[in-house]
Amino acid sequence: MARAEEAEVLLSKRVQEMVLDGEEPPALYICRDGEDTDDHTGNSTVSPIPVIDLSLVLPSAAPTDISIQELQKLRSALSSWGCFQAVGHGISSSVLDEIKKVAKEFFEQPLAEKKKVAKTVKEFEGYGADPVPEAGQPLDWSDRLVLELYPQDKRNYNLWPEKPESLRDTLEEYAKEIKMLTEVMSKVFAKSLNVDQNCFHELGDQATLTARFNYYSCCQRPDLVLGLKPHTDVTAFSMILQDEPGLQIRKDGKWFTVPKLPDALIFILGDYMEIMTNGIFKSAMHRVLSNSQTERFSVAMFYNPPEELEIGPRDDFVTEENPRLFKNVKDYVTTYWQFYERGQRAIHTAQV
Ligand SMILES: O=C(O)CCC(=O)C(=O)O
Ligand SMILES: [Fe+2]
Repeated sequence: MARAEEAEVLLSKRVQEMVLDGEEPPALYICRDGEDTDDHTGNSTVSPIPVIDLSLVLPSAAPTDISIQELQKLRSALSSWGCFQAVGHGISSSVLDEIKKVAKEFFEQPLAEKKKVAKTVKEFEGYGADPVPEAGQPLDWSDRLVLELYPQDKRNYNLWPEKPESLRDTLEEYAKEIKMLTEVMSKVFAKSLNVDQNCFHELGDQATLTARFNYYSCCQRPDLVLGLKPHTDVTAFSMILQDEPGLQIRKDGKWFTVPKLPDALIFILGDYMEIMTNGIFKSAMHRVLSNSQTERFSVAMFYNPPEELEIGPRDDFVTEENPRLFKNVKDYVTTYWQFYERGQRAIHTAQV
């Protein structure tokens, strides 16, 4: 069988099914040499991944010495790591617990129930796996459910699962809260850079928000597979809720595990934000490890400028000391996916 056909056959069977059937990872999933156990979280109990208290930097916060310091810390996190863990974001524990609960309940259902909202291997939205990667690229040891949320006319309610019954209302509520937070955060990011708060004006009403529920089954050979291959997101920024650790961020040639922090939202900047800030903010490379003992759930929300817009560096960030690094790009998403399927970054295609 040709490789692409073989991958399609594999992808039409979910990872969860293979695990239930007690199968070893097939060759197309193998991407590690069994020795790479690098994790530079270190033995210290304190992770170097920055934690930011958003209650100190939101536009409503009073400008005190502490809030100014927190804003500087945010800027530094986004310029060096391209990510941070956010606490004090204002979304209640009960809303966060509910969305994590429905994510878990959805994946715990029998396969037949989940397949009611299945996608084909070529589509993005629905239940399944990422589209088939190009030859030579490994498959991810995970299952996912992708749903478009905003603008509202992009919603395909026929792909919103009917079970668990609370999923629809819970997602609706979470989407609304995240949408409000994203609009505020675009302003906070601008504020941290000392520019007009509407600097990222594309990230307004027409911006798109997509949800991706991820399920990482246990794997008896976590030394051979990855839950998710190393990648940067195409987004302006992504917000991730995790139940267990497993997500790692690449910095200075090392992988750092994002620790479990109750109620924290993990913010990860994507390629669009790196382009808009002319490289001042970084798009963070990340991946997800497999685990032989614990399954893992996460809910990722992706926030993007509208696809039809041309996106380029803001004038504020193009100066004599910091010359223009990126062109204006249109439909960068398409280019991004072409490279993603080859296991490569696309951002060089936007460089001048
Ligand atoms: O599951 C996670 O923590 C990360 C998910 C992710 O990076 C993605 O869906 O792009
Ligand atoms: Fe990602």
